[in-house]
Amino acid sequence: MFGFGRKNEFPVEGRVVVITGGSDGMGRAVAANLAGRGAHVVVVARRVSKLQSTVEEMRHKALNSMKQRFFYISADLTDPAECDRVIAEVTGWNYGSAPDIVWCCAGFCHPGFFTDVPISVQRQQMDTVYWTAANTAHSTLRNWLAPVPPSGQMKNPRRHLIFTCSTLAFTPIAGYGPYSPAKAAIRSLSDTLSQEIEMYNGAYTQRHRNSAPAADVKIHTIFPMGILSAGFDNEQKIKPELTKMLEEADKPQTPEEVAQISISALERGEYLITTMFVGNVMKGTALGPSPRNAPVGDTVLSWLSNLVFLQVIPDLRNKAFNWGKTNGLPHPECPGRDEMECQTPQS
Ligand SMILES: NC(=O)C1=CN([C@@H]2O[C@H](COP(=O)(O)OP(=O)(O)OC[C@H]3O[C@@H](n4cnc5c(N)ncnc54)[C@H](OP(=O)(O)O)[C@@H]3O)[C@@H](O)[C@H]2O)C=CC1
Ligand SMILES: CCCCCCCCCCCCCCCC(=O)[C@@H](N)CO
Repeated sequence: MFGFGRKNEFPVEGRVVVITGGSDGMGRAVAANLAGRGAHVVVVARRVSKLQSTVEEMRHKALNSMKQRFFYISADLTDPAECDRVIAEVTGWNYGSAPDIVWCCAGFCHPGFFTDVPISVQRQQMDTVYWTAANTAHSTLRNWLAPVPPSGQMKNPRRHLIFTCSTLAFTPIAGYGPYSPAKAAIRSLSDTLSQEIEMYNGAYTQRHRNSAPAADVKIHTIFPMGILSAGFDNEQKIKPELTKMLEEADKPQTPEEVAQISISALERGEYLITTMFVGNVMKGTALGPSPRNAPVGDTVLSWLSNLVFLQVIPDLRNKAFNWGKTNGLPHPECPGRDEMECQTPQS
């Protein structure tokens, strides 16, 4: 699964995993997959009915239903106090121990052209996409990185914090202005944390001598392409036709495929994780200063991707230009008005 003779860098059996947005789409598929690998799983989202049906599904798919425990917490993670409550409740449920793995999947996309979408909705996108992830990371890391004196240290395996981003953090597509910036911000946070965490991991090696965190921590970020989820169905209803055309190269994957591919990459110990070939090319052109999974492979990928994108970026811009030339403005009856005020159907 993770390569012949190689160590599994992401063992989950018997470990406690928290999945935000775990009641639907990719998060739910991750929950079911990890239940099948023997993890104890807590799913977090707002709607209770979906959380309850996810817990039922995990019970059915559990590797060892006698031993494994499942739990849900209803919370709106745009509120940082709610994230603190989630980590505290999970710790209580787990007999006083913090979770081992926290995977941020919460979020949804509201597509539309920048000037068409009310600025309040764009702020909401930042709240649901960026802040649910940043709040969860903040509560989790404050707990994980709290100093424990040498006498209080116990043997804890490595912990993992996982963000779910989008390949739109690597490549701009017209019509994703309310959403892509929030995902790009998650990527930037992930890169920053992947460096900052090294200080704590360094201190952890001296835990027999000085106060140190209770475990070594690793950060990862997943960059899916389209995912065939309820959230995707909703965004398709309001997505501009131009956006649909520009993302034609994307063949959306099922949540189960995305979960399986992501978990296999975590088992190989990867940091920035893509789920298919086109996504990998998009990553290659935007690798910048992010840590590499494989120095040689990623460098060659970035050279080839940069050649491919010499053609792709002008092509995307030309398509947008020609769309306007052929079809005119999306809302010619009320230019400059937002979609809430102007319900004119698009041509
Ligand atoms: N679908 C796609 O094409 C792509 C999606 N992604 C990203 O992957 C992740 C999963 O997407 P997808 O599978 O479509 O998800 P879905 O839209 O199917 O599910 C979203 C989940 O997030 C929860 N959620 C939303 N807002 C909040 C909140 N404020 N607090 C707590 N939970 C919340 C929802 O539950 P509830 O509403 O009950 O709170 C639900 O469990 C997201 O981060 C998304 O941005 C990335 C690339 C492509
Ligand atoms: C060979 C290389 C060619 C590269 C061409 C570039 C094609 C762009 C495809 C854009 C795909 C966007 C996927 C993410 C969607 C997403 O995050 C939203 N659906 C959110 O829900």
